[in-house]
Amino acid sequence: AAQHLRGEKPARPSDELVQRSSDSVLYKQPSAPRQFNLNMFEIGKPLGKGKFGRVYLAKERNSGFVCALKVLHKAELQQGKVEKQVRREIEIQSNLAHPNILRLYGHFHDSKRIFLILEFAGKGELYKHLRKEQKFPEWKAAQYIAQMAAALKYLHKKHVMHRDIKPENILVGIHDEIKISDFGWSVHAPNNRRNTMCGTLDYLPPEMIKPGSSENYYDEKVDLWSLGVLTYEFLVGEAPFEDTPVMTQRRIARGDMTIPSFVSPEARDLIKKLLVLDPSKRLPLEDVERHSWIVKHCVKGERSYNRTSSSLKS
Ligand SMILES: CCc1cccc(CC)c1NC(=O)n1cc2c(c1)/C(=N\C(=O)c1ccc(N3CCN(C)CC3)cc1)N=N2
Repeated sequence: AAQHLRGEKPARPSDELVQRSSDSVLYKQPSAPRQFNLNMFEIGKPLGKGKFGRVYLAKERNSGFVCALKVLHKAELQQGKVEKQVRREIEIQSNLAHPNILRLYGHFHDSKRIFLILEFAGKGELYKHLRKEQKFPEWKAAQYIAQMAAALKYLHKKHVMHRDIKPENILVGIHDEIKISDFGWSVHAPNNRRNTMCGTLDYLPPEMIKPGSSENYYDEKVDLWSLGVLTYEFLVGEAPFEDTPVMTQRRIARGDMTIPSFVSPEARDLIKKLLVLDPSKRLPLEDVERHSWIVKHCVKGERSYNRTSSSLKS
């Protein structure tokens, strides 16, 4: 499937892609060109596809560096009227470096396509893990939320806000760390994602859906609301205001949600402190990170580190 990209013989199956170097290779070597082109990469298996693009496993030939190559077709971006947004996202993403934000190492284009050189997230889409497991155990949800809070703190410090942090835009690395992989323009094919309407609505805070409030007003406190929605969805398996689009809007505007009794009191406390209608009253990220539910599951002690399901049962 990938060789049509290069119009050449398929890579030999024995060509297993090995990570011989850290991402510093792409930057540190003085001779490393800042200019990339398709011939520099050996294309591996397709990893996924979205409305505006496909992503392939790829290896940078001379360093052996493994990455993910995302291919966007200019014509489709034009049709979708998202080129400017893509340029802005590339500009923002290229300047971010955080373990819980998917790296964009570089980009290049040919006459028809734009190529993004992205960090490879070895465990794929968080959305699929959540659907498969239905919901996450509290210790796993707390670790993921702690990582999201750290990523959001980093983004807010750089005055980047409102990353579209629904599960569809989060990938999982090989050490089970999560990575905001937020290219807002790319909407996945409807069959393997919530359809656009619901997905978008579920995570929007009241200040963005209330009629009359200027839609494009939002400050970084919208992320605190979305973090609350994400916490709820990790623990319950569905979003707190999930309903028909009209009802979802109404329930968000009223903060009308119920937290099932199986959710622990600490987790319930955090959710209620994030899903607050008044943005100024939402729990700041510093307080999220030291919230009792997070500390209980993410304390650096070896107990929570080498936690396995067997020890959980004991
Ligand atoms: C073009 C695709 C797209 C459209 C829209 C939004 C997004 C971001 C989520 C994306 N993906 C994107 O940009 N992506 C950037 C990426 C990326 C996607 C990725 N990995 C994977 O997609 C992936 C999928 C499955 C996988 N396996 C599944 C089966 N398991 C047994 C073994 C592991 C392992 C990795 N690494 N960097």
